[in-house]
This record gives sequence, C-alpha cells and structure tokens, in this order.
Amino acid sequence: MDKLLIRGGRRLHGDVTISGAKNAALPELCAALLTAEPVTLRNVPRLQDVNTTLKLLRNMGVSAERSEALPDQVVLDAGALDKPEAPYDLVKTMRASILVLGPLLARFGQATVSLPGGCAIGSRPVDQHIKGLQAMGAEIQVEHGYIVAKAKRLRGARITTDMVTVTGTENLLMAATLAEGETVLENAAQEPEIPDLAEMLIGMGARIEGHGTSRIRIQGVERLHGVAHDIIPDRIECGTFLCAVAAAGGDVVLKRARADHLDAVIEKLREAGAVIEAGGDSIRVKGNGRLKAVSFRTSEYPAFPTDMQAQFMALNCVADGTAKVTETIFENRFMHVNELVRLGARIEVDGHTAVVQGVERLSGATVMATDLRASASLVIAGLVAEGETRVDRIYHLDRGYDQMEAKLRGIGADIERTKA
Ligand SMILES: CC(=O)N[C@H]1[C@@H](OP(=O)(O)OP(=O)(O)OC[C@H]2O[C@@H](n3ccc(=O)[nH]c3=O)[C@H](O)[C@@H]2O)O[C@H](CO)[C@@H](O)[C@@H]1O
Ligand SMILES: C=C(OP(=O)(O)O)C(=O)O
Repeated sequence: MDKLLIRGGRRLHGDVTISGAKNAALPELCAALLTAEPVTLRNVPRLQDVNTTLKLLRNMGVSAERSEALPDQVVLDAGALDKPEAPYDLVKTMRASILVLGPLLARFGQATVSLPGGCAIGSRPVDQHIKGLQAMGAEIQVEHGYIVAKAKRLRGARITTDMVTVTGTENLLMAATLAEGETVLENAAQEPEIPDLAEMLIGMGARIEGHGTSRIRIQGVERLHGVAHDIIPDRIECGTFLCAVAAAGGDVVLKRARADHLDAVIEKLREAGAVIEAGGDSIRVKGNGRLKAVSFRTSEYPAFPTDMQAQFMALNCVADGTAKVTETIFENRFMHVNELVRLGARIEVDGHTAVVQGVERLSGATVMATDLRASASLVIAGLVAEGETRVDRIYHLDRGYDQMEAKLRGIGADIERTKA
C-alpha cells in the first residue's frame, strides 16, 4: 500500500497549477446521463473518484473515455445506456455515486442505486435526495440496501430540503431539468460547484434560474443535448496549497485559481499573518515567520468550508496562540486530531469544537490518513515537522487530489511516494 514520506522544514517556492474541481467533475460526469448525445468535459482532474465514476458509468453501458491526445478531457456518450443501475461494489468506495440517481430517473424513468452507507466523517444519509424525488412523483422503495426508484415522467414540484445539502441540490437540479413543469428548490446549496453544474446543464438546453442563490427555479424540457464544458478550478485543492505555503513558509503562485471562491479561507489566512495577493486567475501566497492561531467555524458556502477544516487546523498547530475550531457540518470530522497529536500537536476536542494550542515545532512520526482532507492535513503537518513523517493509507488522498506529491515536489518540498 502506498505511503508518503516527507522530510519537513523546506520552504516552498515556485508555481503550481490547480486542477479541475473534484466536486464539480463528479456531478458533471453524471449529468452526461441526461442526454443521448456526446458530452465533453474539459479540465477533468486525475483522481481516483473520477476513475470510479467513469467505471460506474461504463458499467451502465455509457462510453466514457479520457482523450489520449488531451488527457484532461473526457468524452461521454450515454446514447446506448442499457442498465440504469449502480451496484454496491462500485458505490461503496465513493459516496458521490448517489449523483446518478436523479439523472437516471429523469431520463429512463427508473433507477436502482445502492445506498452509499456510512463513512469516516459521519453517517451522511441521503433522505433529502429521496424526499425531493418523491415530491416530484417518483415511487421509491429501499430494499436489500438499494434505492429502487420509478417514475413515468417526473413532475415539477416546490421542494424545501431540511438542511442545505450539496449533492442533494445537484441530484434534484439534474432531475428537474427533464421533469414536466416548474421545480423550485428552496434552501438550495450555493457552493460554486452548483452554478458550474447549472451552467453546464444550461449549455445542454436546460432552463434554470437562480443558481448560486438559495432558490433555484427550473422549467423542465423534453430533452437535453450534448455540450462541451470546462470544469471550474478546485477551490479545496487551492485552499490546501494556500495553507501548506502559509505554514511551511515561502512564496508560491497558484495558477488557474479562483480567489473569489475562497473568500472565507483567504480572510482567515490573512488574519493569521499570511500575505495573499489575488490576481485575475491566480493567487500568490507568501508565508514568512510564525503565524498567529486563528479560530473559525465551518458552515455552508460562502462561510468557511468543512473541506478546509483539517488543513487549517494543521496550520494552527504550529501557530502562536490558541484557536477554537468548530465543525458544524459533519458529526465526526476530527479524525485527524489524534494523528496530529502524534506529531506533537496540542489539541483537545470537546464535542464539535477542537481547541488547538499552537506549539513551536512538530516532530515527524508515522501517521495514518483516515479520510481525504485528514490526509491533506497530515501532509501539511509533515511539511513543517522536524525530521521524517510517514503518512500511511494515502488511498484517501488519491481519491481527491491530482498528483499532490508531484505538485509539492515541484515547489521544493521533500516528499516521495513509497511502498514501505
Ligand atoms: C461530492 C461532493 O460534492 N461532496 C461534498 C458535499 O458532500 P454531500 O453533498 O454528501 O454533503 P451534504 O451537503 O449533503 O451534507 C451536509 C449535511 O447534511 C446531512 N444530510 C445530507 C443529505 C441528506 O439527504 N440528509 C442529511 O442529513 C449530511 O449528513 C451533512 O451533515 O458537500 C459537503 C459539505 O460541503 C462536502 O464536505 C463534500 O466534499
Ligand atoms: C468529503 C469530501 O468528499 P466526498 O463527499 O466525496 O466524500 C471532500 O471532498 O472533502
């Protein structure tokens, strides 16, 4: 099993190109199910989750290939789909597989999708996806671990989800594009990946207004057509590199980055003492000297993202002072704490809050990645720790970061992938 070996203490210099967003790529690959015409996605990141999604779509009879000449491009064709099913074996490694449910039901009138099950950061139910599709007229049974959904044709409805849900909003948005009449999604998620998906759907002929706000209106159409769409840059990958440079020190330009998608994180980094200069499609970050510990609370966009909580906590571990980190989205997203403590961090967890008392230095050790962003926080901690840090179980990292260690090596980090 692959591990990362990091020798800490190097400052980071140079530039890094940010990849396409995982959380936009996954729903957008699934959106290709909504049409019988070819769909081209550009700026598709090279991630395990993308590979899993392509495998899932191929298993249904969709042709889904990366272009050999242009490897960041994927061409999908769901014209010959013959099996509207997502089996457990493919779904279990990736919760975002639930995103095939809305499109399959809307275009084929039926879908059988395995329930995704729990995962390390929390129980993550999909009741709101089901409730929304039922409001659109779907008959849904949950049997033998599968969601079995049927609808002759979905019909528009007004749907208010109990909480803000990102993939829930995406599933219902995709389903509504082919429903009969108007759908209004209230309490919709506003994460940048939602307007990106909506723009792609509009390019396919969908009629959508209000995306990027908490009320999205969709007028259903009879059919959608093919499109070529560019995926937005990954704001979480970008935020991860911002934290890494701020913590390790140095001067790095992140290219193909969207500062306007990261306002809350950039504000906190500036409060900590990092220098951040936002350009048109790049961000320059300079870290010089010890940062100040900064408290924050995760919440829905545009507030501080839960997907950046672990990485910013790593930075707080070596900052001056004490910070309170409150997680409000997932009930079990502090799994990195015990591993950071193994590196010498001082952190106490009380319910949804972790109190981090900054220390002068961390010391390298062997640690274990427990989920995707936890892995990234351990990499950041390894970059600032004295001596060698070995991060085990990095298949979590590979799920959502495109060649992270190569990108870090490119800016001067001493990091390598090993088998031992
Ligand atoms: C592929 C993708 O885009 N993943 C992101 C998406 O996950 P995902 O879409 O799974 O997360 P949600 O926004 O749905 O979850 C928010 C909260 O609502 C709860 N909930 C959600 C749906 C539901 O039917 N019932 C329910 O109770 C969840 O358990 C969680 O506590 O948004 C999360 C929150 O920004 C991010 O951390 C993930 O990176
Ligand atoms: C939690 C995450 O992803 P997923 O929803 O795909 O598990 C994440 O990207 O941090």
